[in-house]
Amino acid sequence: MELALSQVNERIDILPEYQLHMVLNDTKCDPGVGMHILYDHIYNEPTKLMLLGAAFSPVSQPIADTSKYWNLLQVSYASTSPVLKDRELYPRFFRTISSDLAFNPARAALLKKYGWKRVATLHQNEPSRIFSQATKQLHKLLQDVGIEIVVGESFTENPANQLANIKKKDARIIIGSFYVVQAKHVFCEAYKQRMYGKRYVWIIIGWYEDKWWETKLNEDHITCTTREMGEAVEGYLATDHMKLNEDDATSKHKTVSGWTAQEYAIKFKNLTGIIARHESSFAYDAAWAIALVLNASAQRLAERGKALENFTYADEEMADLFEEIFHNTSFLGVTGPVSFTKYGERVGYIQFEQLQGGESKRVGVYDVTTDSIMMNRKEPIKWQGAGPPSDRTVRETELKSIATGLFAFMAFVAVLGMLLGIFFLLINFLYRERRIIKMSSPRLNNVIVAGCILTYFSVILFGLDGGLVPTKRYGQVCIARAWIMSVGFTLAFGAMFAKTWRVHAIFKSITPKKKVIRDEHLFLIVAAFVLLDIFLLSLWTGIEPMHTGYQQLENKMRFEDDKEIIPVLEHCESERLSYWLGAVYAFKGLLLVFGVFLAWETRGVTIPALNDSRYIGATQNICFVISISAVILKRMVKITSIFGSYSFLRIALHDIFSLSHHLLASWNLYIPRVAKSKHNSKCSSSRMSVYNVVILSILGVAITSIIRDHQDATFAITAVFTIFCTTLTLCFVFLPKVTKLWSPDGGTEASTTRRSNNPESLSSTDKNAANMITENSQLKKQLAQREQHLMELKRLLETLPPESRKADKSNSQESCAQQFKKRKSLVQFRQPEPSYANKSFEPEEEATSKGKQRTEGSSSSGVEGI
Ligand SMILES: NCCCC(=O)O
Repeated sequence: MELALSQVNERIDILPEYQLHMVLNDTKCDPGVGMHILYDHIYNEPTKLMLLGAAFSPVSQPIADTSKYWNLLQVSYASTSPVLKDRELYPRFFRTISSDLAFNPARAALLKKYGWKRVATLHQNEPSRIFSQATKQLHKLLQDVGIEIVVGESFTENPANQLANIKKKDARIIIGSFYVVQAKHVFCEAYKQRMYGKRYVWIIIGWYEDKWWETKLNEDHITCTTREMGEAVEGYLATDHMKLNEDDATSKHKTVSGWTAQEYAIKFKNLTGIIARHESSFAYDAAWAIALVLNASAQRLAERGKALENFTYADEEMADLFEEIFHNTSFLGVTGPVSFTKYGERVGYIQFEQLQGGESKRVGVYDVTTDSIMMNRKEPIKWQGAGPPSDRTVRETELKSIATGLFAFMAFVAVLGMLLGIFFLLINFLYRERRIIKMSSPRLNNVIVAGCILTYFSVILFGLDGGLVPTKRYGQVCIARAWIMSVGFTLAFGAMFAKTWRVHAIFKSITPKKKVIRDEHLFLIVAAFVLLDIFLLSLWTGIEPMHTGYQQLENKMRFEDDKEIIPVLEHCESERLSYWLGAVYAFKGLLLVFGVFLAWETRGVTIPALNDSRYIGATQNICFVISISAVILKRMVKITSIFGSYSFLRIALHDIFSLSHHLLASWNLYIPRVAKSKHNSKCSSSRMSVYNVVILSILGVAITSIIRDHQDATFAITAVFTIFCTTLTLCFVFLPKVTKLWSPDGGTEASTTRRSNNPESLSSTDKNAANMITENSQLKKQLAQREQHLMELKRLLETLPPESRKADKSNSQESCAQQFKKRKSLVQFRQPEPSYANKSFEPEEEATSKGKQRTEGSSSSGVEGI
């Protein structure tokens, strides 16, 4: 201002007869101080013609509101509050700086340029309403051009909650309007809430002083360090009034002072030592504006016979003249062309600045006449990411598929399993004439193998997910899985069930009148099960076929290149899936429950030709079920807290390991029994398989339903359980036979005795077993009669006098011994009964020990006492 006035006073064409003087005062940005200074001037000589200032809108507003009553014109060089354009309140207020409203079209143009459609606004609540007014108008403008205001927040002191809400609403472009102290609070909070960097764009006001973010931090109670503040503010964009017309074409032109803008900048730098990129340029232009208005007024007043020095605070006419001339004044200032609207507003340029490496760079200029932005090619905007960030979080889904290595390994093991099945089929075929095979219903065993091969194949289907098959084909894979797994299970388990049922039918629930259950009957049972399966699956596939479903794993979301990556799992989906699964599970479940029931019921069957394990296997399995159930329950509780964590995989693997350990323990206990038995079983092996299928099916379904989110773990557990269970079934049924076949007797003993007249060896065995039951029952009756007789004899003995009792004692004991001998010989006589197919059932000692076990363990056994 001093520079401008010194130039004016030197010029002979401007106010030639006057010297312009300025009385400087500091309002200290305090409205009270400002008002005090105003009254000081009014009530003290000399009479002032005009007011120049203030800078701070909260000071300018009350002064402008009061000075109008003393007919004083006021020209501010820095007050940008939109409120000051209210001509009712501030009729004699002018400014050489645009109001903050001028930023709004520029901001809208910037948003349009980068395609940002969602923004948030954050402004400081301030009594002078400087920011609320501008923000209100901005909202309206943005809505008119189709830009969504996601959230509009305001704050007074601490902006933490407002920033949290903006972050929660996923707004990434934030337009901020606040004074510099609050700006420090905002960016400190942005640092704490990580709302800066390449994912965010802050568009704030550019009229803060240089390095504002690192000065007076303690004084302003900022709890961030200079480094943190520097990190948070880096890259912000700002709108500002163009403070020096350096790049415009007119910048080469001489301004009203006779200097170009660049010459002014040099003079200013020489005079003050600082770069003229702040509001001093507007003050320079404001001083020139006042001089020009007074110069024009002096001429107009001369026409009316008046002079400037005639002005009094009561001279409304002269004040009106000043105002009129102000509206008509236009000149080229160092800030660009200067003119005033009917609201006393400066029509000026708006520039975009960006903080690059701690330096504010002018990156573009908004041209209000064309509503366009001219970017600065020399100093373009530098984005912290690959380009302008998105106005919202870009969500991308990532299809999670089973690890190729895991699938390849499981598929390899499944193929090995299928080969094992084929091997057992070959054994069944090649050794079909051997008794050990013939006695074991080989055709039903073939059905078991067929079921097992299908089940192995289903493991491969379970591994075919989005990584290996196109999404549109995934539904077909789902249907194939259901069919193959279901039918395979029914074939294998149905055949085992049927065989167990036959044992039960023979030994548990029939009268001594024996009936013959042939393999054909068992085939019918299996066929009925399979037909029921086909019926259910056909209904499902026909009415509501399975298709691809997707499960978004929100808890595993991660950020990558400014994008939110959400893992997605493909899964099989169907309308009313739970009902269909319920129907299938109910059917299989009933089959499993009955299978277990029959296996348990017949655990005491001790016909060597029919049995080889029972107790130990059954007991082990029950213990196993209980212990594993406990493990699962325990894990279920843990899983809820560790869900989503990779440690789960470790725990799942640990469970698989302990499960395998238990199963191997069971297996180790079965095998010696199987190997010890002289005669392979065709039923007990089925029972063991029944138990294991039940256990592993329940465990498999339970565990995999808990860990559905972990595609690798789910597949691994499904595959391991299926392969393990299927392999166990095959091994239980076939390994003992293979062992026997390749033993020295080759499983051929006594085979020839039954071969010619009864190819259905099981039926003849049934007959033998039935005969044994009848005979055993008769023997027990005889024993009971004799026991009763013995008791009667004892009672008689006790009624005799002591002498005769002593004499008779040896006779009595002899009689008991004789009776026992007779009874024993009767048993020994019965054992080598020629009607038995197998003449070498069990050594006497073993039979006796087994009889003891039976008495303790199962009194209901139909063959107890044999
Ligand atoms: N140019 C900074 C002052 C802003 C205002 O209070 O109007």
